[in-house]
Amino acid sequence: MELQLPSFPILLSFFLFVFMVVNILMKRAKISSSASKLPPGPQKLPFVGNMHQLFGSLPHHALRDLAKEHGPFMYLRIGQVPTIVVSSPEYAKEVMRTHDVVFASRPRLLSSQIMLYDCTDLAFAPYGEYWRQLRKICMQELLSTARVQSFRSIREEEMFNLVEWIASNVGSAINLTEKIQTSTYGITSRAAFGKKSREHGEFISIVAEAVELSGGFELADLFPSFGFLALISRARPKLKRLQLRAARIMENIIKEHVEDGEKSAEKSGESGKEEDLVDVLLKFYNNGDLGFSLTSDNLKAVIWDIFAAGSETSATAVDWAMIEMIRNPRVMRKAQDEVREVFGRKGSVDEAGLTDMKYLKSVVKETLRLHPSAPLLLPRECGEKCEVDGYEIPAKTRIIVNAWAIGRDPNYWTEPESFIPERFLDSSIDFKGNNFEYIPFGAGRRICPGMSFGLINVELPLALLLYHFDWKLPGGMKHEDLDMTELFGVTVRRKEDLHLIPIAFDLSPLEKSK
Ligand code: HEM
Repeated sequence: MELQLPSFPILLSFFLFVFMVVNILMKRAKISSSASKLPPGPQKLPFVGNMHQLFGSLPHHALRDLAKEHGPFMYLRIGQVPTIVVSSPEYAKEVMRTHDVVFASRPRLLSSQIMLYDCTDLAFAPYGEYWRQLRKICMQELLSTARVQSFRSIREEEMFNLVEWIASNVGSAINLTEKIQTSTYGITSRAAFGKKSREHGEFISIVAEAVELSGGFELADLFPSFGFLALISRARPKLKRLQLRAARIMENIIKEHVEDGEKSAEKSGESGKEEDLVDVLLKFYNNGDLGFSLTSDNLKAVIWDIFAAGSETSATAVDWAMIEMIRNPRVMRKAQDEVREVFGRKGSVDEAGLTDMKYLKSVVKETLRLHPSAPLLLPRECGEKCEVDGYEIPAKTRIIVNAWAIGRDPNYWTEPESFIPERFLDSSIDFKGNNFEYIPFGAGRRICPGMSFGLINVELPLALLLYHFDWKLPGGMKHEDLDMTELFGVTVRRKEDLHLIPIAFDLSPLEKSK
């Protein structure tokens, strides 16, 4: 009997069918064997466009909503990027203390590659020897308590100018957001460069634009294996242009410092002027003697960090504090009473008085709880395969810590959505990264090195604004009408600028200091 072989199309269909079944079975096996190890969460978050379309709302809000469904240690795949979102103090502690070394790196984002000279600043440098050396310089030389103290007269002078300007506008509506920003950038600029650069205004606007482009959810960042996306990204030419403009300004600043240094060397002596941050950095410029040398690109990356991280964060915090106090007149009155009592008793308005202002300090803490300047901190990256709470975290997984959601966790905070500075009055909770329910400056190895510089730049302007003036909203606007919509970037500020009418309370210290 002759055996009849099936025809070619039938054979092909059969093999295809077998291939598909085997494939499906293998995939299921793969998923089930790894799913039991990976934390729970929607396995894939389809990427459909820009960040707002991706999340449907602001990322820190949307990620909190997702975490309510999937838990505080949630696994997402955003585009191609495996991502863990941490939304509870317990898991924050796992990531930033127990396994801090493993999670101490940063992902290489398109914006930091372009703006920060291939991530050679401090904030986006990968964890390793270069970062360690730079961090040491920052902690010991650039942002030490003594250095921050040495800029006291700069702060007081800039603040005096701000108050004087407001005093000349009492009774009229002013854009307080803008003025606070200019003054804060003024302080950082003078501390970093010795003076405001000629292009001060331009530098501020470059930073503001770059911050908006640096949210970390750029298409190219979410599909890293498609290298061409980085080349065709719409953000790329914008970032390139910003980088060139910023480079020109920073090169001028460096050049002036080098020339000044040469002139004072020629006179073989001290220049007599207070050392600024660029002077300190220049000691490491192409200088092997100190065991660590910085190129001119490295210098620019670090200068950018200080100027951007140092100003935007503090200015945003002052803005949120003023908005919350306008919305909560009881808090505003109590803070004013304290500030007026302390400064009134001292007979002058100065930085030393701030230590006595317990309530004002609680206002600042409460502001940073509800409005951490960087609600998702800065992204981290898992350096090597690691196990957390029985879950396996593969190397290169991106870690997002939702500090904003943690600061509003009802398991830790009563009335978490309300602005109640009193909660900090008799509490030992501080900013230093030991209380994982409160991490506006982050925690662990990557904790913000500019904390004391930042805090003084928030407390001093607030004390002065509250001491010298009463404040009201323009055009009969009620505080309930204030639009609290946020604008997302590396830092999150309010979408609308704050316009207020200052009413003079006591301007006599201004007269005395003239
Ligand atoms: C209210 C003011 C400030 C707030 C709320 C703030 C917040 C933060 C946060 C959340 C981080 C990320 C921490 C982490 O990943 O765990 C950070 C890092 C950083 N901050 Fe600040 N910051 C402030 C002021 C400053 C100032 C004044 C400077 C410098 C002049 C500064 C320089 C930096 C740098 C360089 C990093 C990166 C550190 C690293 O990766 O090693 N910050 N900051």
